[in-house]
Amino acid sequence: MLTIAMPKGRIFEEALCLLRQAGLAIPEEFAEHSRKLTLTLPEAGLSFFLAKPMDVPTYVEYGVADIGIVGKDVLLEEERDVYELLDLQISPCRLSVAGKPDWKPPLYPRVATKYPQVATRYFKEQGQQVEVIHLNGSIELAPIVGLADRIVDIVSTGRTLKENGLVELEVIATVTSRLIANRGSYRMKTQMITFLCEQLTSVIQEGVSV
Ligand SMILES: Nc1ncnc2c1ncn2[C@@H]1O[C@H](COP(=O)(O)OP(=O)(O)OP(=O)(O)O)[C@@H](O)[C@H]1O
Ligand SMILES: O=P(O)(O)OC[C@H]1O[C@H](OP(=O)(O)OP(=O)(O)O)[C@H](O)[C@@H]1O
Repeated sequence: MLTIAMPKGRIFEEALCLLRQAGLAIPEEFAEHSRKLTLTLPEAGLSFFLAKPMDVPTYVEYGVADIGIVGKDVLLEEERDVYELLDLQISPCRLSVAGKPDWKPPLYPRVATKYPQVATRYFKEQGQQVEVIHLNGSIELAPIVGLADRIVDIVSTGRTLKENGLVELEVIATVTSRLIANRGSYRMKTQMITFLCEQLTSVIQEGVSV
């Protein structure tokens, strides 16, 4: 049995589509709008569950899921002890520093973010002392209302920044979704996992739009 942790939300549909194209017969009942969080397909030797994206690496590190699909942003933030097997090239975006265009931050700026580890590491590498403020969403609000001088957040189309009068200042990392594996599972279920990776690689290389 291979257990797969799927991320709820934005990535889910694209990831599901990719897995189906790679040959996994996942029935329509496994849908995000359903309240059911698990699906087991005994005849296919597959089991799925739906987790919050930030939690996927945790389930995989602890081995309750053999493999999982998650954004690189989450891997950078969580730094879990898992193998990163494949860049699935779906759900592209970037993790960036943004702020008001005309704002000169103080010597010790405040940075609001959903990604405190990424932000702390990034500014440390830049030799810049900052105070990182951890928020859970609507990060763009922080500089507008004066909570922070800068934000570190996901930028995709740039629409949210634009509509809030903010600009992207530096790109910290480009982000796509990744296939990750538990270290023990990868050893014990090498054949199954390698086969899936090969199938996924063919789908990705064929450039099938998902
Ligand atoms: N515009 C975007 N905003 C946020 N995440 C994006 C975007 N585009 C792609 N992604 C990817 O989707 C993942 C987040 O998905 P989603 O927003 O559904 O989860 P979430 O952050 O837990 O959402 P929420 O907490 O708002 O429910 C990110 O980890 C990232 O890899
Ligand atoms: O560049 P864009 O295409 O506008 O996308 C980026 C926005 O999308 C995400 O927010 P989300 O919708 O997940 O809401 P949240 O801020 O509450 O997490 C992200 O945090 C940005 O705010």
